[in-house]
Amino acid sequence: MEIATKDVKVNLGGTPILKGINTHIKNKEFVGIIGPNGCGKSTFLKTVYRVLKPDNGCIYISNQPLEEMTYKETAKKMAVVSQHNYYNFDFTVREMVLMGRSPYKKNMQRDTKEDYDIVDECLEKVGMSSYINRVFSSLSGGEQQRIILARALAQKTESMILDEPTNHLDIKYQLQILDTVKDLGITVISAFHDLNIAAMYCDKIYALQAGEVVSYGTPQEVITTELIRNLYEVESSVNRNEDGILHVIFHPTRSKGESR
Ligand SMILES: Nc1ncnc2c1ncn2[C@@H]1O[C@H](COP(=O)(O)OP(=O)(O)OP(=O)(O)O)[C@@H](O)[C@H]1O
Repeated sequence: MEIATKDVKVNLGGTPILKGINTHIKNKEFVGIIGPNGCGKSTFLKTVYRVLKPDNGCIYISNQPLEEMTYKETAKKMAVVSQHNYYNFDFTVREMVLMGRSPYKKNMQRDTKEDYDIVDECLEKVGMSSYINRVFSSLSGGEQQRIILARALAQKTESMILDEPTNHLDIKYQLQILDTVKDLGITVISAFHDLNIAAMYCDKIYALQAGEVVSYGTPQEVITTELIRNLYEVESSVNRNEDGILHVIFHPTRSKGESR
């Protein structure tokens, strides 16, 4: 499934936050969005997953304008894992993951055996089967994030939007979540702060700065010493290991000899 944005502009509180974003994410591509705090990554993703409405421009899913689709249709095509998951109700893990099936249901339609089987399968994929009867709000931040991924998996969509999905996770689960999503072989757009992780998973990367795309290409093309200096005002060395995997080493910001 392709996702494209054409000249997407978003103003928030009277300030232009996105200033005309053009993107083209091909079928089954894993695409990263990088850039400094406040550059507009979340705003862009929220616009793609319809929490925000663009003030200008259009978003297309497989050439169909998003605004022509119902929210239910969109939810059958696109699942979201974001970094903010606040729930005030005491849902169990099973109930949380079952919510992923709601786009496929009519009003008041009961859950089926297929729904329960999908919940079991998705919890197993994120290594959380034994938590099925726990109350969601009693889980740690990282455990909650894995349940939110299971809910997204239960939506059985052809694309997934990830807004810094590994925020709460230790390195094992960061890699597990991204491996799980990568193995789905679906279209993915994900915001990243960690450039090394972005380089490991992304086919293509868009770099944003102050609401504009300043670089686009493969991780090797985009993640360079110059770009890191321009975006983050940090000096770095960008190397490639013998497997061709790119890795960034950041240099201390204090000058040599400076006292701690
Ligand atoms: N409702 C709002 N009203 C005014 N400004 C807003 C609003 N929501 C977000 N912004 C501003 O829009 C800018 C972009 O925010 P956004 O969350 O998209 O950045 P980001 O790149 O995801 O940042 P981070 O890496 O810190 O998560 C920020 O300067 C933020 O303060």
